Amino acid sequence: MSNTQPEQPVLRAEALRKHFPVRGIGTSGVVHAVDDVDLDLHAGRVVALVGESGSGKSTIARLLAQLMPLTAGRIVLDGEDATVHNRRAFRRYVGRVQMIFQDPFGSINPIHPVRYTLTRALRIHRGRLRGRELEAALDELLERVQLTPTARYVDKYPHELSGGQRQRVAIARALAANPDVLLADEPISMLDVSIRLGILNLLKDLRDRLKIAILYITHDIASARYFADRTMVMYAGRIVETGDSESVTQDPKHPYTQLLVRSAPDPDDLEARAHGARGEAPSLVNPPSGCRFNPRCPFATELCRTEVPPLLEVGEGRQAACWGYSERPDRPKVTDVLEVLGERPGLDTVAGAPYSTNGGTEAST
Ligand SMILES: Nc1ncnc2c1ncn2[C@@H]1O[C@H](COP(=O)(O)OP(=O)(O)OP(=O)(O)O)[C@@H](O)[C@H]1O
Repeated sequence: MSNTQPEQPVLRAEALRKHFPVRGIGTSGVVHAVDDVDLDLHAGRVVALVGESGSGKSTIARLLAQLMPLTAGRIVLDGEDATVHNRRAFRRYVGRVQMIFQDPFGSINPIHPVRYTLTRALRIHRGRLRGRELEAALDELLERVQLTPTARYVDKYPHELSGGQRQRVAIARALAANPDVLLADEPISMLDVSIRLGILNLLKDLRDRLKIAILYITHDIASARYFADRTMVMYAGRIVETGDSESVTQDPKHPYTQLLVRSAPDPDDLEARAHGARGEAPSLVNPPSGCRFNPRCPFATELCRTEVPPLLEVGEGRQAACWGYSERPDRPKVTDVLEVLGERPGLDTVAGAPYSTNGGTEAST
């Protein structure tokens, strides 16, 4: 672990951009998957990145993991440019920044027992451990992810484990690096609802005890409220709102966040719920000009259709990229989407289970 000052982020992304070239028959263009995203991750804090399918969340995780090159922007680790340009730098980087994937079935090699998977990770990151030293390290990793008694799990094959247990092994493998940052891309969305809370509570424990900085990617804003200190809402490749999770989910400012909260728990169901079927998620090959949400926004004006709104202060530590919060005389009059679209289920209606903030039973695996 590094001695990062609390006010200095461990990992910082500056003006991240990723455009994917696409070629079809007779067409070519670029997918504007991520545009101008700034993001800070602090030791012992969780940031949730929330948005519907295709908004660019996974692309951000893969950029931060440096699994693919940036189109533009910079990645800064402990205040220093950490954009990797060669294999050695990448190896150093993955010793600090580890990723957990959505699918614990796909991310762990099915032909090897847990012992092999974890030993390999330990050897990559901590050198050639052997004998007692290796057994102690394996024990410690399994204990950290609460797979105890460890002897029951260490020689199991992935097919002998439940989805939740497999995700715990994937987390243990990430911990073998002693990382400062975990990038968790939808780590619970493929798991049975009954075991999701257990995995989130495990990640909370790692945040608190190991002071790991966590990026938690999800399309489920209720789980962001339960788990994350801060929440960033993404729409069509851009960040549209940021702030502490409680305020963002209880008093959303951006019309998109308002819709997301009202349509929780499944934002991908947003169109069906947003009465009037105000269009679909925009093409990212030809994104709408101005605010990318404008074709679906009940408040949009000419200003929204022509100029990209910057992230504006909308409260303490809170920002929203919506012209409605600007001083512009031609700004739209933003109220609450509920007033325009009618009553929808609010977050409170759905947040009680399984992400109750005051307790909730933890399933062990
Ligand atoms: N390798 C690629 N080549 C071309 N386009 C891509 C590539 N990877 C992602 N995209 C596009 O970039 C956009 C953002 O995708 P991304 O997977 O980051 O979204 P997401 O919010 O993580 O969605 P989901 O929740 O479904 O994973 C999508 O339009 C997607 O089709």
